[in-house]
Amino acid sequence: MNDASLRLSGIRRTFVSGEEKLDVLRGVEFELFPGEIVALVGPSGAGKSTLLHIAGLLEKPTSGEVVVGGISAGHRSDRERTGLRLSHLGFVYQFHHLLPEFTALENVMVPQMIAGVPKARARERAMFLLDKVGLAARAGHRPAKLSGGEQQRVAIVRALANGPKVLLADEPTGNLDERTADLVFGELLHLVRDEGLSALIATHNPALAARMTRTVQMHEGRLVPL
Ligand SMILES: Nc1ncnc2c1ncn2[C@@H]1O[C@H](COP(=O)(O)OP(=O)(O)OP(=O)(O)O)[C@@H](O)[C@H]1O
Repeated sequence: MNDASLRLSGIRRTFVSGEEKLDVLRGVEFELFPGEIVALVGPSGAGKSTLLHIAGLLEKPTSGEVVVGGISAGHRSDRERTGLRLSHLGFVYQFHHLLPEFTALENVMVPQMIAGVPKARARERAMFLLDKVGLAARAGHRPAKLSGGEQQRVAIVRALANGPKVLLADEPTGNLDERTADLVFGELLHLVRDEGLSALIATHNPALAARMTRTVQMHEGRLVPL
């Protein structure tokens, strides 16, 4: 039996533009087990974001299989993939992508309401999570009134709002100064452990990679242990 939270097998991704063919991913094999927090490293342009988008069911691979929580995402309709993403996966980007016209609280409620969670329960869960990152008192503020670190904290708890099994993050603190990045990253790790998730996190920062369970590196289109 394979109880991986996320399994990628034989993942290939080729981008074609005109005569040009770019083989970015050339047969990625990867398993993420419950409780693991794995750093994804590699030079710029190596394919980390491409891989995270494929693992997050935001893009389809040219070939290969993505299995999330034991459910294979191949041959599923867009609707089914969206359902699987909403229930199993959380995504954090380098830039917060919060909805500017909504408050912090509403930003954390939105994905829950899309998933059909009743409003009162969505509000309660959002407040619980905002409180965990010290933002309960700022719940009514719009993103523009929050600092960069606070905005990113809201983006992180928004990704956790639906209780995903796996968190995928692409340079989640890459846009913050070193000290704030360090603090926010510590809170992210704490939340991931507290919520019992596993995570795959792309980073260029070796100090952050060292705080995770293990590191994998993109090398010539494949993942190798580091
Ligand atoms: N939609 C696309 N069409 C064509 N080429 C693409 C597309 N998306 C990504 N690429 C190319 O694929 C390669 C990998 O890009 P990707 O963003 O995955 O790298 P990365 O490792 O995340 O880089 P960085 O660390 O700079 O964020 C790059 O050469 C990029 O130009």
